[in-house]
Amino acid sequence: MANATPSTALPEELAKFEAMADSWWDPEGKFKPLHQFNPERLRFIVRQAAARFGRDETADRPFEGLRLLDVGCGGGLLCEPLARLGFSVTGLDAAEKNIRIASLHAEKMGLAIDYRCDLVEKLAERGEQFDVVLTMEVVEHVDNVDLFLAACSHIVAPGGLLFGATMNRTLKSLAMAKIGAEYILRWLPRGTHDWRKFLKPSEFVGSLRASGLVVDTLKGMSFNPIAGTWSLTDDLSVNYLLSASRN
Ligand SMILES: C[S@@+](CC[C@H](N)C(=O)[O-])C[C@H]1O[C@@H](n2cnc3c(N)ncnc32)[C@H](O)[C@@H]1O
Ligand SMILES: [Mg+2]
Repeated sequence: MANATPSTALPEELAKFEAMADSWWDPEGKFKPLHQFNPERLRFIVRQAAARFGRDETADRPFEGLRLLDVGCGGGLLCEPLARLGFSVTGLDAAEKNIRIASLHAEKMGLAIDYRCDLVEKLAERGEQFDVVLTMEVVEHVDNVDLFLAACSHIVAPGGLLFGATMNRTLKSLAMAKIGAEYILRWLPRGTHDWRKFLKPSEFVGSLRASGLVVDTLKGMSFNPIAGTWSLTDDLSVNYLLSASRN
């Protein structure tokens, strides 16, 4: 049989992102929510990584010498600030156009980021390893999510960290992240998300554990409509993020 190995790429999902790719770096555009929660999720990543690797997060480039892979990097909203903090960054996305936009933007910013259009399961097959692996707001867009998370986990080097983020599958997330964000607030184009593909924290954690990772931190992220900012909370019912480690 051709195609005996399942892939994590869903062609219709990739087409959606390619159609929006020109707006990756527009803070008021179709990716506005990602721009809005970028500072808070970056602080989370920096804090956990500094603690794990014994780095001083107030230093200029605290993460010099560490390799980071951003799986499903899109336009590179996380790759760029993390490269500035000293990580040697590889950005991976299954959509060709995202990689083109991300590469052009990094070049304009004078940042050396290794962008690749590839699949994480291929990197895992080749035995590549990274000190830090991110997969933020991606799992709800992939096929074969267990295979995807297993591949993400296997490329975490011993002693390394994985960060993940997605949306929970609850009635509240159906009301807020799907109907609210797409139909009422119009934060996202209609059809951006399929609520059935949202992942419960127990499912996310279970998948990582099955691949030998230990989940260290699990936090919710909530929007404050008055301040217009996102912050970490203990409420996991809509958006959440986690960090896990390989010991
Ligand atoms: C919502 S965006 C998140 C972008 C980025 N991680 C961020 O949070 O700013 C989801 C990204 O995942 C990518 N993607 C979807 N399926 C993928 C797969 N199987 N492997 C790698 N990337 C994938 C899409 O092309 C898109 O760029
Ligand atoms: Mg999403």
